[in-house]
This record gives sequence, C-alpha cells and structure tokens, in this order.
Amino acid sequence: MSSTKSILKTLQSPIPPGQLSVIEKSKQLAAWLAVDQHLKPEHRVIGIGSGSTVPYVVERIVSQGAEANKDRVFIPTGFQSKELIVTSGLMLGDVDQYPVIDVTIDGADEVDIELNCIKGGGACHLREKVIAEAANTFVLVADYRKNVKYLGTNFKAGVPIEVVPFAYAKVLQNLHHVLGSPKATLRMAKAKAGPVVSDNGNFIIDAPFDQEVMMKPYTIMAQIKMLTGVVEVGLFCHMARAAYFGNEDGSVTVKWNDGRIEQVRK
Ligand SMILES: O=C(CO)[C@H](O)[C@H](O)COP(=O)(O)O
Repeated sequence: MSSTKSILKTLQSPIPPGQLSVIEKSKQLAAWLAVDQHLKPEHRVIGIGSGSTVPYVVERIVSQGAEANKDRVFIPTGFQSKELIVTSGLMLGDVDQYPVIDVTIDGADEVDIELNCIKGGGACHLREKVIAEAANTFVLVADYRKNVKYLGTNFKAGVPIEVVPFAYAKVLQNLHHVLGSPKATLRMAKAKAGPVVSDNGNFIIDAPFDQEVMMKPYTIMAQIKMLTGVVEVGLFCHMARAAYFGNEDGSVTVKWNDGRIEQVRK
C-alpha cells in the first residue's frame, strides 16, 4: 500500500481504494479536479484544509510526484491536516512563516450560490479562515450534498462559532436573546466528557438561524463576530474563487465566483 493510501485509511476512510462509496468517490473527483486546475508548477506555498475530503486533495498532490513537490511547503489548518502533510512526506510550514499562500484548498459543510460557505463542522474554522484569507486563491471541494442555493438547507447543525471558554455562556445568551438563535448550543465531545475543545483551546457553539437570516450570511457573520468572546465564525463570505462538487454520476460541478457554472466529466 502506498503511503498516501495508508494515510487515507488511517486518518479518514476505512474503505479500500477501488471500493469507494458514491459519496467518497464524489469527494475524490472534486478534490482531484481542483488540484489539477489550481495547483500549478510555479506554486510553492499551499494551504491544506480539514475534513474528510482533504485527504483526496493530498492524495492528488502526492501523485504529482516528488520532483513537483520538492520545493513546496504545505500549511495545515489543524491537527488532522498537519498529520496528513507530515505522513505524506510533504514539507510542513506555518502561516507565521508564510503569510502569503499561493493556493489553499479546503472542504466545506455547505456552499451557496455565491460561494459563501459554512465551515467548522470539524471545529477548525479559525485556522481555516486564516489560511484561506492568506491565500491568493481559495478553492472549496465537496460532494454534491453540500451544493445548495442557501446555507442551512441540508446542514442543520447551525453556524459553528469558536469562543473563548470563559465567555461561552455570555455568547450563548447573546445568540439566544439578541441574534435570534434560540437553539444555539455548546458543542459537546463524543468520546470525552464535556465540550469539544478546538486546536486553539477554545469552545465551539453551533447556532442555527432561520433561512431568511442565512440568505444574508455576511450580515449575520458580522453580527456574531462583534460579540465579545467570539474568536471566529464559520461563515466564509466572498472568499472562494471556485467550488468543486463531485456528483453521483461521476461529473464535477464547478462554480466560479464570477457566476459561471461548469459541468466537467473526465
Ligand atoms: O470546515 C471543516 C472543518 O472545520 C471541514 O472542511 C468541513 O467540516 C467539511 O468536512 P468534510 O469534507 O468532512 O465534509
């Protein structure tokens, strides 16, 4: 088994290559096409996002060969992508050393028609936003379930919000009573008693909003960010150059920030 395949197996997917489910295959299609279209030989500093689609991004980058990657440095958005970079034999860097990134490729929880997206399902959205904002080109990769007209259509958990721990109860009050998210809750860990703690030592709140609010994601993003104690909001507005969605039929839908939509079949 090649090193990338074993990493994929270890970090994300128990599914042997060649037996990918339709959803895994669609993630792979999106990731591979995004790498093929955006990662050029002259690119030296590459941001690597988080989530279950990103291992396929790294898989494709590794397949470009040792020569293509020998002078490149890869900037992770969290623990998972750091492990992925290191175990793939790629050079690891950080955004404080490389504040200008050529291309960042990342997953998303949902993407709307204007390429605004929800991120933070994996609680990595603070570093993800920094690495996206540092990039000259920010590209999203996802499967077809994430391709929606309005945010919150399929992803019902709400907007992920990273908060400093001592302020979480105050921020929850603000969300419940001021910003109109009565069901906002602190995200609890699955295999640990207590809350999810981010890679930065913070807590995560998930705040669902009505559709009419989610139709103007920049407005609610700015309002949440103004609450003292909030570190970052998992709404990425007007940031992505393109979004790639792998489809069940083996095609990839590519949405561009100028409004173009392409269907690509290899
Ligand atoms: O924002 C993220 C983590 O904070 C992920 O990119 C997002 O949750 C999508 O992950 P996946 O590709 O597993 O659906």
